[in-house]
Amino acid sequence: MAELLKASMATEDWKKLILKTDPKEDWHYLSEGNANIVFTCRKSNTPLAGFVLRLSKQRDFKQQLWPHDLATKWLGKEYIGDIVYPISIPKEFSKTLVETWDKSRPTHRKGQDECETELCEEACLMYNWCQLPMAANVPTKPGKMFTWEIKPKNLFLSSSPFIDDSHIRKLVCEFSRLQWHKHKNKDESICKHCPLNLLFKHNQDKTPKLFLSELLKCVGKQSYLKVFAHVSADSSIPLTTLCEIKDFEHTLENWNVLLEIFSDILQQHLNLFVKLSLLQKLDCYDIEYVHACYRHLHTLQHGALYLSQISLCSEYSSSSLVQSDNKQDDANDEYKQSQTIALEKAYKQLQVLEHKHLSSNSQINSSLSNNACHCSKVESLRNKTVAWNTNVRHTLIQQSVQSNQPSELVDVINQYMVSRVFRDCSVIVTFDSNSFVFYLHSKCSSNTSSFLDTDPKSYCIGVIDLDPKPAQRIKDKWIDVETEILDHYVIKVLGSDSPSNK
Ligand SMILES: O=P(O)(O)O[C@@H]1[C@@H](OP(=O)(O)O)[C@H](OP(=O)(O)O)[C@H](O)[C@H](OP(=O)(O)O)[C@H]1OP(=O)(O)O
Ligand SMILES: Nc1ncnc2c1ncn2[C@@H]1O[C@H](COP(=O)(O)OP(=O)(O)OP(=O)(O)O)[C@@H](O)[C@H]1O
Repeated sequence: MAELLKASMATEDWKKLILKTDPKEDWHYLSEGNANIVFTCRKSNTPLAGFVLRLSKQRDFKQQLWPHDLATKWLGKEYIGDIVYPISIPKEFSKTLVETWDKSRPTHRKGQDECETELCEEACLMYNWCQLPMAANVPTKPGKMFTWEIKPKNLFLSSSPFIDDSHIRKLVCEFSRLQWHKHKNKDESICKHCPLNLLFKHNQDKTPKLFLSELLKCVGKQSYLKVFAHVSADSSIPLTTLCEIKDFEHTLENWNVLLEIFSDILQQHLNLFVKLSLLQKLDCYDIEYVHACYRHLHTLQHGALYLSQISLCSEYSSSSLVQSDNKQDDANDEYKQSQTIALEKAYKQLQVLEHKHLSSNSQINSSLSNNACHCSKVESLRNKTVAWNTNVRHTLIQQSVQSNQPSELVDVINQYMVSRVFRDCSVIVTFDSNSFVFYLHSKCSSNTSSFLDTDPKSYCIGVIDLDPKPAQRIKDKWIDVETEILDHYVIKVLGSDSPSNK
């Protein structure tokens, strides 16, 4: 019944359904990041149970759905799920919701601002990956269900033609470099494992399990891995709520078995990670070149117009370039059209990348192994004087930027912006550990890996957090971070002089 209702419901009906609930009683705080707070509905027998309510902390935020659409087209709907947007939620409702759960919120996620509880009025409902597909609206058994979440950041090495092959950016993945940069003063939480290893299938040393056990050391300190247990909130009610576990090695019985299950599920879906890595590889030219394109567009006579075609850009969205209402509508149409074009172009580029990938090697894994990251062999790079000629690189970049048409520069920036979305997304898995007991017992004696294929009801896997980033971050954050990383990494980790002086 709930499923039927769902299919035919308009955004306004969803809103009515939300407003019929009691913000103090009917919702449960699930989790949050920098930009969004997420709640699940505690009521069963409502279509809301199939979704999470995601409230944006940016007050004037307008969700752009094209990264979501691109992901659906490229990865498949089964990994992305439905979204209902925009749903306008009265400020009072979301304020009560957030205040009710104030104690559950981590301090570092709360804003400094007194008015932080005033969230953006446009909220969205997203497919709830904390439930099994067949179990929507059916209470789950506490103690046996778990939701694990992993951020597969930076699954690629730079391939920019402007960077020498011996450059650190082509040898050591950005994940490792970023770790050293962000956690340089608190070494205990550095994760010394490379996410690229998630892409290897056959090499026993590089299974997801190894990657996960490294990530586990950072649980609670970093947000690359989250684990939630489905617990019973009240023994008289057959409903479960989710409880994030920070120290699960000590809290959970059989955590080793759970790790095994999660790692086996990831192993079954390595192709999802390969596809995500290609989305991330849309960063074909690296931040230095993208920053140069962005700066160059600013200097052009009609620069603002070109910049407004960056479909993830808020600084220059078309609406800010026109005055009258009619023109505003035209501009919005143009903006939407530029998003569609950007999506098509990104999709075509993905097909080219995939073809390159597959044609160079029939085996995706062997092609990746040629491209392996050197982060675990930092010792061998230490004290090697690598003559990266920064001046030559900058000259080449400037020449290329000036010889390209503005529309080509817009395409480069657009694709970079998409790659940033997928470099920051998360893969979320919910499983019923009961269903895996037989599988784990018999794993050693026979080849039962097909169990995961034949019984998909025992787990689900999806991709979340596909919000676009504002293009201003190119100049306000990413270029500076990269420069700092290079200097820090080279001096502190490799122990040689900063190559940026060479
Ligand atoms: O800068 P990074 O690579 O550390 O990524 C930020 C993430 O840090 P992480 O390293 O994953 O812990 C950061 O994640 P956390 O808040 O640390 O969980 C955000 O995802 C941030 O994006 P936004 O500001 O929410 O749009 C992310 O910022 P963007 O770089 O994607 O803009
Ligand atoms: N569709 C979903 N189903 C289940 N849980 C979800 C869903 N979307 C988000 N969550 C939970 O809420 C948390 C915060 O959501 P999300 O990552 O989208 O926030 P964010 O502010 O955009 O994060 P970041 O700081 O990484 O940008 C997630 O880490 C996840 O635990």
